Amino acid sequence: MTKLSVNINKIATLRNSRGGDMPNVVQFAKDAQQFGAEGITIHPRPDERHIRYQDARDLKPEVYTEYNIEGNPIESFVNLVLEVKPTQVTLVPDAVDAITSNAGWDTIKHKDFLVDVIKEFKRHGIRTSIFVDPVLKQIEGAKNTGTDRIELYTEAFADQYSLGNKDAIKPYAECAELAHTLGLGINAGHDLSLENIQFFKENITHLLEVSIGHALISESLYLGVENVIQMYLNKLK
Ligand SMILES: CC(=O)[C@@H](O)[C@H](O)COP(=O)(O)O
Ligand SMILES: NCC(=O)COP(=O)(O)O
Repeated sequence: MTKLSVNINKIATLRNSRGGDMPNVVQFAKDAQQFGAEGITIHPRPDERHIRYQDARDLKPEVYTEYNIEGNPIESFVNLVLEVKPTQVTLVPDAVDAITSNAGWDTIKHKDFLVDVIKEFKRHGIRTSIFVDPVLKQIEGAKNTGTDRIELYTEAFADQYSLGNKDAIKPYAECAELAHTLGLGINAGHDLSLENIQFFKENITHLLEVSIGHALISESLYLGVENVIQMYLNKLK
């Protein structure tokens, strides 16, 4: 079974555009779960331009599904995650000024750093996942960090799929097989959408979780949030 984790960064972006509290991100998370979301994902960035550190704290008592916090493990992020204690932390190597995530970890070059930070999260009972490109040696490197899971960075797949290149799934399928053989859990995310999710799911065995935000919120403008969440759940069956 593949769980749908709804990334609510975009709800915070909309709220912040007016400086008030509309839409309310905690209420949105509660509603998304009511509508069938099996997890809530947030990705607080150091400039807090969408989800803020305080949102991460406010969401904690209301997220009764899987709570996934993503981000670059700079000191303030590590402290936040250790305070909030989500179900899962997903480590993403994004630069402070990145518009959105744009690369996976070099798990070989950053092995020692990842080993230390992953050990710390696991010591506090928080499941770990690391964001990686679909490259076999990076999956082997991920195994050596001690992480519980990987999150396959799906932007390249999404781009190519939209151009009709279905072969773009191949490196993802190979990496998922290797990860499973190595005992790593498999998550995926970035630019997944109603258009590409079913094909991705059908071709990636052992896919435990997808986190989806940008497309899901955009699709909801036309189709409604409850309806869109149900559409994803149907495609992930
Ligand atoms: C890791 C990943 O792919 C997502 O968390 C994505 O980075 C969402 O972040 P933004 O909402 O800031 O684009
Ligand atoms: N980890 C990926 C995520 O949370 C959502 O990415 P996107 O759907 O906003 O591209």
